[in-house]
Amino acid sequence: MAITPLLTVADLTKSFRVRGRRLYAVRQANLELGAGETLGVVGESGSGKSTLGRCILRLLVPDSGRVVFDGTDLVRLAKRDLRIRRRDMQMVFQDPLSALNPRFTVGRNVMDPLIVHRMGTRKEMLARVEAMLERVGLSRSHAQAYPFELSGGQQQRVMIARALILNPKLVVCDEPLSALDVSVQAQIMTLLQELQRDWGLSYIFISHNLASVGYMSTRVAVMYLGEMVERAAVDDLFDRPRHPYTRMLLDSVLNLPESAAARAPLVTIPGEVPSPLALPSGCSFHTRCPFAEARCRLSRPPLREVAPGHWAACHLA
Ligand SMILES: Nc1ncnc2c1ncn2[C@@H]1O[C@H](COP(=O)(O)OP(=O)(O)OP(=O)(O)O)[C@@H](O)[C@H]1O
Repeated sequence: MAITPLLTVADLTKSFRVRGRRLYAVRQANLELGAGETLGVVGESGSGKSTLGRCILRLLVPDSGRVVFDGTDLVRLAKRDLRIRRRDMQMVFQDPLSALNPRFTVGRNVMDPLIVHRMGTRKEMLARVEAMLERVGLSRSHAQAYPFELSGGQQQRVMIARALILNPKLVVCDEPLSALDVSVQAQIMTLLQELQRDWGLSYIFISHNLASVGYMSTRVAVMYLGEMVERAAVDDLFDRPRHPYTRMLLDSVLNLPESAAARAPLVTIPGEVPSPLALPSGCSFHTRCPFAEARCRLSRPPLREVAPGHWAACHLA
């Protein structure tokens, strides 16, 4: 019997109006996420990862497509009902300091979602906040501190505590490590994994760091110019990449000395990313692809299943 996924994204497209033209940030994205699973989303800067994450949480309204979360299509949900569903879906941002309110103490920042959703008396809320601070590796006394008084790693722990205080089912982690030192990155990854194991959380883990995506994810989706070009189980994708773009991304990291690869392998490959305002014809990767043929310039390859559970959008896959 097929298990119903917690999240299904179908044909999701989001564009912005930029200087009188349409910029397609995400084009017809599809994905599924099961309970307790982590889907890594990787790609170069500007490939549409954050826009996809924000559309999933309906912080942005997509142009078209469906985001079915726990049986409900969020795209069509009225604002009032959306507010209730939001309890189950949270986001951890790249820069905790700008996501937290600097005028509030850590305790008040973590308590904020409880206040918004009227979850008990002040005393009950404070008890929950203190227990959560301890759960994420801080102490109760951190509740009285202000965010700027904490280290980067501690601030990210506060952000995680705030995201988890309402017991969500899904957490979108948008570059949660990129502002942190390598040793602290490892601690935060371990914490996220422990919390996932204990509470059965599902993560969408957005990063341009292939090493951390490989470490955190069950499955991985690779994005290029707003398009999902490959999706597969993590080992399958790393061992047998089918899309030339994924192959080049992996090569670019493998060619770095190990220390540099661990630090922040901002995935980049040779050649310039075309402007999203003037997308190439056919396959959008053909301008940088060493294997491009005539048909790659003419027709856009659909994302198709090239091996069981392994999808790639390439004529040559
Ligand atoms: N509010 C907006 N208005 C106009 N264009 C936008 C807006 N948000 C994103 N974009 C554009 O959409 C595209 C995708 O951006 P997005 O931030 O989703 O990519 P990303 O992969 O998360 O990149 P990064 O890793 O740099 O955050 C980019 O070309 C970006 O400039």
